Amino acid sequence: MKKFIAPTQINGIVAAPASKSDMLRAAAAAYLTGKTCEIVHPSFCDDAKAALGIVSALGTQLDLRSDNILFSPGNLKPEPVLDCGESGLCIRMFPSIAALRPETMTLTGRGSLISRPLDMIVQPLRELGVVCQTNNGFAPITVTGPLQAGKAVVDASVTSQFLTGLLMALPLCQGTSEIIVKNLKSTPYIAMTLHLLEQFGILVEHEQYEHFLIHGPQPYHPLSYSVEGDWSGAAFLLVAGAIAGNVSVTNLKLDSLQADRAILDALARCGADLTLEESRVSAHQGTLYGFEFDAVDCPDLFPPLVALACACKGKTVIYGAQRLKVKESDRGIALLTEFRKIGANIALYPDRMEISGSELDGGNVHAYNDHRIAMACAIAALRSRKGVTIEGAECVAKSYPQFYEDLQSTAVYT
Ligand SMILES: O=C(O)C1=C[C@@H](OP(=O)(O)O)[C@@H](O)[C@H](O)C1
Ligand SMILES: C=C(OP(=O)(O)O)C(=O)O
Repeated sequence: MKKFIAPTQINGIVAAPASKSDMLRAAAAAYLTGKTCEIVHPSFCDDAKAALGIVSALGTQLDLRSDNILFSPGNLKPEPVLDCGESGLCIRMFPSIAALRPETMTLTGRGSLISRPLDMIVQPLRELGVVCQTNNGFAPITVTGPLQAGKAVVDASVTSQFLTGLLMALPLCQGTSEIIVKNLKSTPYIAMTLHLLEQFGILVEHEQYEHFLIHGPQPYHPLSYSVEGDWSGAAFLLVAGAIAGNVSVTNLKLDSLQADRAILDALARCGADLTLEESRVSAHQGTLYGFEFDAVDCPDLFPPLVALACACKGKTVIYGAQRLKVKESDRGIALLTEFRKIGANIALYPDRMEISGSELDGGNVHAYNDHRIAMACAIAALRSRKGVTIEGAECVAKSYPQFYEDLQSTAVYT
């Protein structure tokens, strides 16, 4: 699908969509309770649908309604294949969870997921008693449990997502596990996992996110879990407000542990005019200045920050470009190529991106089947001379199916 975003001023109020990261963790946790559980304000983005498909294939009965989902344990045997769609979190979080069962299961995926690395999963799972095989470090990945408590070393330099899965599965094993984590990146995502576990009644001890002690068995307590609003999706809307008008985003937890809440810091650094009220953040257009920002631990902020930097006077440096290679696209290259097409002055280095603010001309871009590239190009279009046509625009459904409608609802036509 091609989508044209016209240059326009915006003014409006948008409710942040449900957080994909929180939703996927909640779906896994609801399954792990083994009891009847509810998720309120769920996400039905593509990655959430993949997670729901997996817990259903693992034997959970789901009662899907528009504003809640009821999970109840089924007595069926799990299906042998778990389809992760294009979700990195699903294919790295669910192997440990699937391996709690003794049956052999294969986790597969599609599109870019096929070329995203899974090699960090194999050795630790083997150390914990699981028979585990990948296709030369890539999908599909096959596991035969049961996972057993023990000691393992996890390399988290490429992704935190496998550690999330391990921390969710090991509390259900008999005995104490010790996990040594090397070179963790995206640390706030692990803080988020630990916070969710606490809400389900599970305590994990750790020292500086390097040494984790997990006592088991600790049962998950069933509850009615409300999914937080998504700071990652909200980041695009707030940048849109800061560069092209006024936007208020509601349904945001101001003390959220989500990594992308750091958009507030980035917006403050460039001098954006922000108002924070209870569960609502407003961004108003004003003069913006180039800034420096370290996105190593919040890599999903790169795309909205590139759009922001284009509207800032002077030079912006965003660190952490090494974290962009194995996302839904090679995001460093995708941002460089597509933003250059619409007139941005942008350079990519191994560890950073540098952008010199300038008026964008607009034109045609490709989304690389990457939701965050599509959303970044859409908000950059608001301040461009001719507007931007995004090819493959439908990929926003991976995390934020209502994105274009929400953005459109704020447009002010003069
Ligand atoms: O745990 C999560 O929900 C996520 C962790 C991050 O991945 P990495 O840990 O691979 O950086 C992030 O980029 C991804 O969008 C979601
Ligand atoms: C990288 C992302 O997700 P995942 O790794 O879960 O596919 C993302 O949502 O930007």
